[in-house]
Formats: sequence, structure tokens, C-alpha cells
Amino acid sequence: MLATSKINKIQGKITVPGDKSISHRAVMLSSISKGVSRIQGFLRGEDCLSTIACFQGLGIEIEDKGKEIIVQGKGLYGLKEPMDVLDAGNSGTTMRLLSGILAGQEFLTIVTGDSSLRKRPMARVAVPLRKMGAVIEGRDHGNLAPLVIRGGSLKAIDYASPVSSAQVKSAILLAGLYSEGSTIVREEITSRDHTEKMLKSLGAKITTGEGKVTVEKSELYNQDEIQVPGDISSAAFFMAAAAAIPDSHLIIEKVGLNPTRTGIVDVLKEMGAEIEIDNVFTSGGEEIGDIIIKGKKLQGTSIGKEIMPRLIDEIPVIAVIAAVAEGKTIITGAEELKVKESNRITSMVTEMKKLGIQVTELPDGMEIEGNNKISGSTVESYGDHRIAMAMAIAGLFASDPVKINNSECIAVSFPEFEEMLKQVAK
Ligand SMILES: O=C(O)C1=C[C@@H](OP(=O)(O)O)[C@@H](O)[C@H](O)C1
Ligand SMILES: C=C(OP(=O)(O)O)C(=O)O
Repeated sequence: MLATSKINKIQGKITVPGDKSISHRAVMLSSISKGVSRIQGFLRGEDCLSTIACFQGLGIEIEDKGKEIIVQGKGLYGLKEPMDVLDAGNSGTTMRLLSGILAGQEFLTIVTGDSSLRKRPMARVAVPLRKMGAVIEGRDHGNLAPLVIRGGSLKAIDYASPVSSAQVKSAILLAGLYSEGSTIVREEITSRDHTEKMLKSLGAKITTGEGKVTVEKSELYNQDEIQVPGDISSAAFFMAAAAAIPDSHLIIEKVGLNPTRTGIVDVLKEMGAEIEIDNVFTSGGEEIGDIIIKGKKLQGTSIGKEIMPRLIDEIPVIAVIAAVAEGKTIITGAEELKVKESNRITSMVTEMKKLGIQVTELPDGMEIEGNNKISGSTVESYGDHRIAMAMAIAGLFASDPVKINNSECIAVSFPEFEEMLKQVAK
């Protein structure tokens, strides 16, 4: 069981593990591209290992050479009917993006996941993929895994997504690679665009702009090397702690700075944090750079719907530092948090209360009073990696240790978290 206690400051220089979203896409897209791909900086978290296992189950040769992951891509039609049920584990990204690729395959696949993933909504991908011509069945009329998917000849659709979700958008775009005509996905607020960027770099006919993405039937070709940047969603736990503890000084090197992911930087700055970005370069269309943070007392803020897709996974840790900031913080427009690995609104509100924090649950977010004195306690992770890590950060401000039950779920996205925290906590 992970336990954390009060520290004086965060200090040092770290490199966080590879971006989870990009690691998933690197394996999936390399598998359906022609030629060999070498993926560097790949995240060896449980979620991305589930993606590797699924594509191995579909007949793709994937080898972990330590320095890099080698994928022997077989092109759009090189996947084989799996001998057994595929297991996406805890990973929503794996199940939803994979469904898009399977929609283009004539064979039958069954995909399941762990008890958390089997509760998460899949109709959001099943509905558009059926419109394109795939047959998708599952519990609750195809809304819940296990999903049974038989794809085939698809036709393009023009789809206005009811949620701003990169997983939904990506599933449709991947199916679009197999579809006759122009597949269009429209979003009210743009979600992370790693799929679009990687598809472009692999030669897909794809265009973006004015709230929509268009893809044509295209063959993909591996470009030999894919460089995965550090995950800003993992960096966020350290950024938030360093920003909120006076006298801290932290450098995080080579973090992905794709503008669709940097909402955390904007919110921390809005709260008064001292943050600088340095050594910026671009690889595979993705911006990468160093983040330098100095700690000080922060101010409360308001976070709403518009920015939400750019920081959705960072809300748990933002809630924690809001509790020690000066003044109230109001988070709204975050309904999507209810359908993550746990209901992250209820999970955070319940566990923050156990630490003596004054917080009120809202239908689409929460209201956090400022200047809380955080006390120690044993808290639950709900088997949700982001809740476990957010609670670990709360412990850095607490009068007594914060002990986190089932903290092993952190390995889903950030196996090195505890070790890295020990390294910079002074
Ligand atoms: O596409 C992705 O890699 C992800 C998209 C987001 O989910 P939604 O698409 O459900 O918003 C995010 O919360 C998740 O951690 C990863
Ligand atoms: C929501 C997350 O991932 P997924 O949807 O892939 O399970 C996450 O990592 O916070």
C-alpha cells in the first residue's frame, strides 16, 4: 500500500514515461501500416501492454527490445481472426480504438476488459461504427463489453459526435481508412488530435480544420521510427505538486506539448503558478519540450466545459491543489469524468472529504473551498490510477500520512510514479 506524507518541497529534474495516448496509437497504427516500425519512448504501463497483447492476438509480431518496440506492420488487411477473446484490460482507449480497426475486418473478434472497463459505455463507438456497416453486439444492446465485432465493407459517414472524445473520433477515423468515400467527424470542442497527426505522418489522406476531420480510404506506410514524448498527464501530478508547494523547483524534460493536451499548463498559470517552457522541438507532428516549475501559494480558479477535453485526466490532481490554494475553485462541464475508470467526481469528492477537505459534488463537477488543512487518513483508489496518484499528491500536504488502498493500479499509466516521487520529494 502506497503512503505519502508532508514534504518541504519538490526539487530536481525528471523525465516522465511515454505518453499513453501516443503509445497506444503507435502500436495500433504501426500494426496496420506496411513495413517495420521502431517505437522509442513507448510507455510500458499496463494499458499499453494490453494494446500490444491485442495486436499480437490479431497476428502481428511485436517485440520489446528494451530500447524500442519493433512492430512488423502488415498493412490494412494483414490482421488475422484471433483464436481467443482479446483483453483490453483497464483501457478504454484500447477497446474503443481497436473497435474502429475491427470494424474494417471481415472476421469475428470478441473484446473484453476488466470489471471497470466492462462498465464503461461503448455505444458511443458502436453506434457510428454500425452506421458505417459493422456488426457490433454486446451486453446492454452492444453498449457494454464483452463486444462481439464482425466488420466488413464499410461506407463513409459524416458524424457529429455528441461527446468531445478522442476515442470516439479516433475509432471512426480508423474505420474511415477502410471505407469508401470521405469519412467526416465533427466535434463541438476539439479533443486530442494524436490520431490525426500520426495518420498524416503515415501517409493517410486526412485533413483537419473548422471543427471537423476528414479521412479517405488510404494505405499506411511505416516511417521506421516513432518517438513517443513524455506524458503530460503523468507529468501533471508533479507539475501540480511543485507549483503549489512554495520553494519547489522542478524541471520535467521532453514532455509532449500538443496544444490539445496542455490545459493543465493554462490552469496552473491561471492559478498564479510560475511555469516556463523551454527547448521546444517537433517530432512526428507532436510538440515536445521541457517544463520548468517554481512553487508558490496558488489562487483558486474556475474551470469549465470549453477547456475540459484539454485537461480531462488532470482534474483529480487539480482538485487536490485547489484545496490548498487561496479561495474557492469551481469545476463544471466535467460530466465525462463519471464514465472513466471510476466515477472520478464521486471518487474524488468522497476521498477528499475523508482528508477533511471542504468540497461539494456538483452534477457536472465540484466546488472546492480554499485553504483547507488536510489531515491524514486511509483512502480508496477505486482501482483508478488517476485517483490513486491524486491522493498520493494530497498526502504531500497532509498533517499525517495518507495511505492509499489498491494503489497498485498506478501501474496502468505510470509504473515509476512512487520511485520518481521519492526522488524529488525533499
Ligand atoms: O484518446 C485517448 O487516448 C484518450 C482520450 C480521453 O478519453 P475520451 O476520448 O473518452 O475523452 C482520455 O480521457 C483518455 O485518458 C485517453
Ligand atoms: C481515462 C483514461 O484512460 P482510458 O479511457 O484509456 O481507460 C485515463 O488514463 O485517465
